[in-house]
Amino acid sequence: MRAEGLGRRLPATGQQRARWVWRGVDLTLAEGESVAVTGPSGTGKTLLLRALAGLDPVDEGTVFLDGRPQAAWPAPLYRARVLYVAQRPALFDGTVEDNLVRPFTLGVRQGRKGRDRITGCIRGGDGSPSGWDRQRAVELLAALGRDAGFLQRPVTALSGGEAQITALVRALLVEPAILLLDEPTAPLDEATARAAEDLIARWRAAAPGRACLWTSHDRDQLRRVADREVALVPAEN
Ligand SMILES: Nc1ncnc2c1ncn2[C@@H]1O[C@H](COP(=O)(O)OP(=O)(O)OP(=O)(O)O)[C@@H](O)[C@H]1O
Repeated sequence: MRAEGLGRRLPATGQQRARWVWRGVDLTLAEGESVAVTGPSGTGKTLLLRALAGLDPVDEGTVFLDGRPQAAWPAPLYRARVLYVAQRPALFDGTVEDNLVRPFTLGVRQGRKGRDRITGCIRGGDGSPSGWDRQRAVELLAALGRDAGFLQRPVTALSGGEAQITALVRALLVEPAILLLDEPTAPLDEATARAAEDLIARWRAAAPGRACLWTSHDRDQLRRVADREVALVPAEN
């Protein structure tokens, strides 16, 4: 993934004039890399990761994936390949399992032999959404200290850490090419955070080319998980 000359401008509000958050951001995430994006609170790390994920607009510049501009990708396909894990997970009402199955009902999955394709909402022989692997979900949850019964928990009754576990497992099940991790372990206790780091490392090692961007205010964590660091510099206004 490559970003060239990215800029994000926030409109004027009652109290504040319109302003650039960042400008002229050039970033390359090579295949297989893990890169830390650093900067003090409010520098715009979240806005940058969301822009790279195609969830937020940019006002200048272009993001390329496999040499192709983001705008030229079908959005669902792009989002299955480049997946953003938010600081505050967005879950919808239902059980943990409902949330984990959801991406597999949206009609996008990765094709074999490196060729992506969009499918309809295919159902497997047992009537389940194609690509949904419940056993794999149970394994990932177990690695984060949760048993299979966790799948039936309503998300409204989850703690912040449990919601983040759900969001992380959901992201890993999709097996994206790129993970954009926005303080992904902030709500987790130390042991679970380390387990999450291990899972992400295993996801990266499981296929060539998988890469990730991390933000975190935990310098020790960034030293453990990132190959290099990119410091985000606020724009002059
Ligand atoms: N939707 C929005 N509308 C207006 N301003 C926003 C919006 N989202 C973020 N901002 C502002 O943009 C700036 C950058 O926010 P962002 O959340 O990207 O920072 P960050 O570097 O991720 O911070 P932190 O390290 O605290 O998570 C902040 O000043 C924030 O108030």
